[in-house]
Amino acid sequence: MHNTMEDTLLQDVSKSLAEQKKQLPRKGALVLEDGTRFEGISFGHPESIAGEVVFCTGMVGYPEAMTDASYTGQILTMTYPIMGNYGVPEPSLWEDERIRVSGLIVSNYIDTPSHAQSTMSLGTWLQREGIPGLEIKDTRRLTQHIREHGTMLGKILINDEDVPFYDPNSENLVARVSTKEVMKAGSGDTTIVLIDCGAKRNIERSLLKRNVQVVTVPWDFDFLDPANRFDFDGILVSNGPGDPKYADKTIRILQKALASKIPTMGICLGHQLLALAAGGDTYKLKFGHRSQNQPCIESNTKRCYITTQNHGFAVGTIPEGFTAWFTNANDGSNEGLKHEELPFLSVQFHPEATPGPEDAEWLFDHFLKVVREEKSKKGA
Ligand SMILES: NC(=O)CC[C@H](N)C(=O)O
Repeated sequence: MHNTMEDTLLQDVSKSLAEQKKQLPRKGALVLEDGTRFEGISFGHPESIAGEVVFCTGMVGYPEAMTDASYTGQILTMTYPIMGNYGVPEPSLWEDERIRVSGLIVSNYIDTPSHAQSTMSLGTWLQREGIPGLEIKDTRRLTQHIREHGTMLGKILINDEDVPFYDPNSENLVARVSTKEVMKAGSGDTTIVLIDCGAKRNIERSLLKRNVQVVTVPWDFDFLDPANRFDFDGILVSNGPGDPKYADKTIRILQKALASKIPTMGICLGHQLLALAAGGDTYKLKFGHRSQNQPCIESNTKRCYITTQNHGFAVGTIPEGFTAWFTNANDGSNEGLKHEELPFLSVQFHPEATPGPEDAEWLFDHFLKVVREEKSKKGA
């Protein structure tokens, strides 16, 4: 059998119709658990998804934020009205090997990026990684709604295909995103164990450029057990997703570290875990802190640092023996802890930045100074 000219013509027409259909903007909607609905246009992967809807007021840094594993299970709303304009840089500049947000909500999506480092458009990236993206225009109304009623569950529906609501704070997300194996990187005069609860890459990069060997371990790897023990000088507990109370195994390992007086620093989730390990408590904030301009006041100098943040929980009860090191100048919530005598310290914000200001990067130097002092005391 051979194709007639008509067959070929018909095939061409239906092929071009299918192509056109693929390129047509797909209808989508964001539906919140209280029934509030925002109509939109899909520019990412065309599949419905559910999660916790949060907002970030950072003006830039969507590639870094989207690859931050602390956003696992969350639908991220970027409030800055233009997104996608500078495209997506190469993977070495991401904070993890893939996109970690469950979905992305923007006001105006720019599909024609312009930047020397751009390798693809934001929409292409979302499509390749299977993550939905929705342009809803009125991100301002959405943000005001969340600020007034608190963070809530929601779902991005593409072409009205329904999915059930999903609460990421109802499971142990740290176990899902943490490394599965022990990894060594760098070399230097000091060895730091990085407990990976979903660590942003710039934490390791920040250590490596300071003459440090980094041993990254899974969230539940008990490196203090004599059977697993190796030589190291200090512990850094990373950021990570979800309710800190699910990371019970990390809390137990930290309790042992505190009892052995090992120099320890916590960042974000790590700060919350250190507080829980030391007998403090955490609670859920109404709508969290997600931006690159959170003002934090240091308790001794009263200096205010402009910091990057991405968290929904906070330390409420300060553990015995610790003092509040930093306080949020906007709402007075705790932003850091310091033990009065022992080498334990932690911050709720991100000294590694990416995205955001590097004002707090000195905290890595401060921690390593503490670690090296303790090491020389031991050697003396
Ligand atoms: N960035 C983080 O480490 C976030 C910590 C925790 N999941 C919270 O939302 O508070």
